[in-house]
Amino acid sequence: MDEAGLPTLFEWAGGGEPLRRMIDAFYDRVEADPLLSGFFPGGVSQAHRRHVADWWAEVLGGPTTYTDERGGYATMLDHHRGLNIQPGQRHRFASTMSLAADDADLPADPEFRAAIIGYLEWGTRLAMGNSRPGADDLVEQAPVPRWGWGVAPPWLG
Ligand code: HEM
Repeated sequence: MDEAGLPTLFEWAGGGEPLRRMIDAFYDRVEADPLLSGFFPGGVSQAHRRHVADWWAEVLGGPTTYTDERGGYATMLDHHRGLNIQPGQRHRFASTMSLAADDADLPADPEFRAAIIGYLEWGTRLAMGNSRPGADDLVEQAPVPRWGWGVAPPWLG
């Protein structure tokens, strides 16, 4: 538990397996999406899916595999440099993950989904900024973020 007395978002999601299902559903949609598929020529590899699922698990309060084995924030940053993500692509990315959470039967309570969408809105805007060609003002080192429930935690009685 990261927030006093509350399960982490990772625990609430049901652990790593449901998150991997969400990421798989997401990239299946991305591969068929005219706005997003061009980022992944040849399709989205199993390794990429696994790495991004590890990132999400860590952000939501689960195991720190991405930091321990993948190089953490700096590796994630490197992957977005120069991608030149446009606003319409950012929006499609975020809204597609919301659909993928439905595909994967993640908990659908408003509190959990609001927390996920909050992270997506934040993360995709950072990714878009980090992807500007030639950007020389990026935050180069930071911890992998840990996201929480924010202002709307679950009502546990
Ligand atoms: C919440 C927002 C986002 C998160 C959490 C995220 C997460 C990640 C992570 C962790 C990686 C590296 C995987 C590895 O270690 O192998 C990655 C790579 C990548 N991301 Fe994102 N990303 C986000 C937003 C975006 C957006 C908005 C786009 C494009 C529309 C995008 C496109 C890509 C691409 C193309 C790669 C692979 C680049 C390469 O292999 O060279 N990401 N992402």
